[in-house]
Amino acid sequence: MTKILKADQLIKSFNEGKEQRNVLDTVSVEVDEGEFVTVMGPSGSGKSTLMYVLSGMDSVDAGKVYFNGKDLSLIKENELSDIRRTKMGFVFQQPTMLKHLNILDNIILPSMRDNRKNVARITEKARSLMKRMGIAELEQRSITQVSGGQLQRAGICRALMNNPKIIFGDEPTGALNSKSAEEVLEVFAEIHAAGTSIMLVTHDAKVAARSQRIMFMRDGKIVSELNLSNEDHSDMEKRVEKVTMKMRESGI
Ligand SMILES: Nc1ncnc2c1ncn2[C@@H]1O[C@H](COP(=O)(O)OP(=O)(O)OP(=O)(O)O)[C@@H](O)[C@H]1O
Repeated sequence: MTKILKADQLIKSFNEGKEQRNVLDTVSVEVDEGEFVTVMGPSGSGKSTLMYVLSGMDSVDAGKVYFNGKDLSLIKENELSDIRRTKMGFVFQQPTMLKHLNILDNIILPSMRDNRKNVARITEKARSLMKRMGIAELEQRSITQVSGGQLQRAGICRALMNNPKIIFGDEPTGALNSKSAEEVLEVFAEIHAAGTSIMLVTHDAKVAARSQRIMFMRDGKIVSELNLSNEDHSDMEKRVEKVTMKMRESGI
C-alpha cells in the first residue's frame, strides 16, 4: 500500500520559560493513501503540532516527514507551499472567511491566485462541490447569513477545490451542534469514500469512531492505536464504545 504520509522519529520542542519541552517526542506515523485516520489525546498532548509538521506548515527539530515519498526537509519553501496548496486541503474548527465576500467567492478565492484566466472553470468546480456538500443554494449569502455547519461545509468545499490527496482537519466539528456535526461527518465519509486520505484531530469519540484508525497521544508520544477498519460501519454505537474504552485504557 502506498504511503501518503510517513514520519520517522519526529522531535519538536518549544521553550517553556527557561526549559525546553518536547511537544513531539520521537513520534513515528504512517498513513496509507486513501486512509482515514484520527488523532486523539488530552489538551496540550501535541495533536495540532503533529498535524502542522506532517503538513509542512511547521518544521521539526529532528526526524523526517515524507509526503508521497518526498522528504519535506529537502524541498524549497516555494515547492513546499505549492504542495500544500495543490495536494493538501485544510479544515479548521472555525473556517476563516472574508466578511465582504459571499460564500461562493470565499470558496474560489484561494484558487484564483494562480488561475485568474480560468474563472469560469473554477466557478463551475466550486458550484459542483457546493452541490455535493448540500449548500448549492447558499452561494450568494454572506458568511454571517449561514449556520456554523453550512459555513464549515463551505470551508470543506474550499479545501477540496484543488482535488487534494489528503485533507487535514483540526477539530472540524468542534464548534458545531450535534446535528451540524453529523452532517459534516457525513461529508468527510463521502470524501473518504471517493478516495481522499483524511487526518482529523479530535476530542470527540463520535468523530474518531468514523475513522479507520485512531492514534492516541499523550505528552508528545503516540501511546496506543485502535484499528477500526474491520468493525461494522453501520454499528456506530459499538464503534464509539470501542473508542471510549481505548481512550480510558490509554489514560485520555
Ligand atoms: N508556537 C508555540 N510556541 C510555544 N509552545 C507551543 C507552540 N505551539 C504549541 N505549543 C505548546 O505545545 C503543546 C502542544 O500543543 P498542541 O496545540 O499541539 O496540543 P493539542 O494536543 O493540539 O492541544 P488542544 O487539544 O488543546 O488543541 C502545548 O503545551 C502548547 O502550549
